[in-house]
Amino acid sequence: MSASATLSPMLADLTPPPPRLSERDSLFLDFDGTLVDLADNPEGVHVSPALADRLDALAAHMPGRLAIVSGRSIAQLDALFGPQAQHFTLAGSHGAERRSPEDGHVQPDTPAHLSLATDEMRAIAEAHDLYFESKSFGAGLHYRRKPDAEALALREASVIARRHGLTLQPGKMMVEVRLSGDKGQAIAALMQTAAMRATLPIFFGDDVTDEDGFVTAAALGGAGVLVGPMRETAARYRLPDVAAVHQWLAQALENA
Ligand SMILES: O=P(O)(O)OC[C@H]1O[C@H](O[C@H]2O[C@H](CO)[C@@H](O)[C@H](O)[C@H]2O)[C@H](O)[C@@H](O)[C@@H]1O
Repeated sequence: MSASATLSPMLADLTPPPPRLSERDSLFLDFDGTLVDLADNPEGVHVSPALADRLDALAAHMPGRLAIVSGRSIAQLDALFGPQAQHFTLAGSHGAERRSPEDGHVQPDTPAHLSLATDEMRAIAEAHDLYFESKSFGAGLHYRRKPDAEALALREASVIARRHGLTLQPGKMMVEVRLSGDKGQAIAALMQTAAMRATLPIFFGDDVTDEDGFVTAAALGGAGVLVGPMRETAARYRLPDVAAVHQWLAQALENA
């Protein structure tokens, strides 16, 4: 039985997006789970030269209109992509910061309570043998290698977020406390830049945090592309996995 046959009628499967980008489109791509497969910890992923070159070539066809939109910070994306990151528009830290050719790096001030919260998150990680991730505008506890610690991680992070007035951000086998913002807001802000204004946003993402981006993409006349198994979603299209995203990018480049 196919996966789609097991879904309720309300959750009819979505078709893949046509592998074509026109001058009227802007392309927004989530990173983890969309461009790269998930790994045991945040440092376990790397960007292959083939992927970086393909994105670079696509970006050359659509100047200022190819963006990576990630929960990772822009500093982390710079480290992962190397110098090629300068060729892409970026939104990092779940939309709290962004960088475009037009506006440069737009980022919030770092409040003092963020470093207190970061210290508390680190202490929880050390006490319970969880992987700690320090980010520019947040801090994460990863329990992928210790799934039984999920409830504890969520509970502790929630207490820390409340104490310091931060946003609690659950993710895939991780939980984060962070400054506010979301991917929908980031896409809406980037769509105001001269390169993207009057274009249609197409946003690829896998996580529930990407749903804000799907909603904004649709509201601005474009579409979301869910990467992964079918679920309730605001996306219009679906691709099954990261490999299918790479194939789609290759075809879109061929058709450009
Ligand atoms: O918005 P994204 O680009 O999808 O980033 C979301 C989070 O991704 C990273 O965590 C996830 O990927 C890790 C590496 O594969 C994996 O070990 C972890 O379990 C996943 O949750 C990243 O570490 C986070 O900072 C991002 O917020």
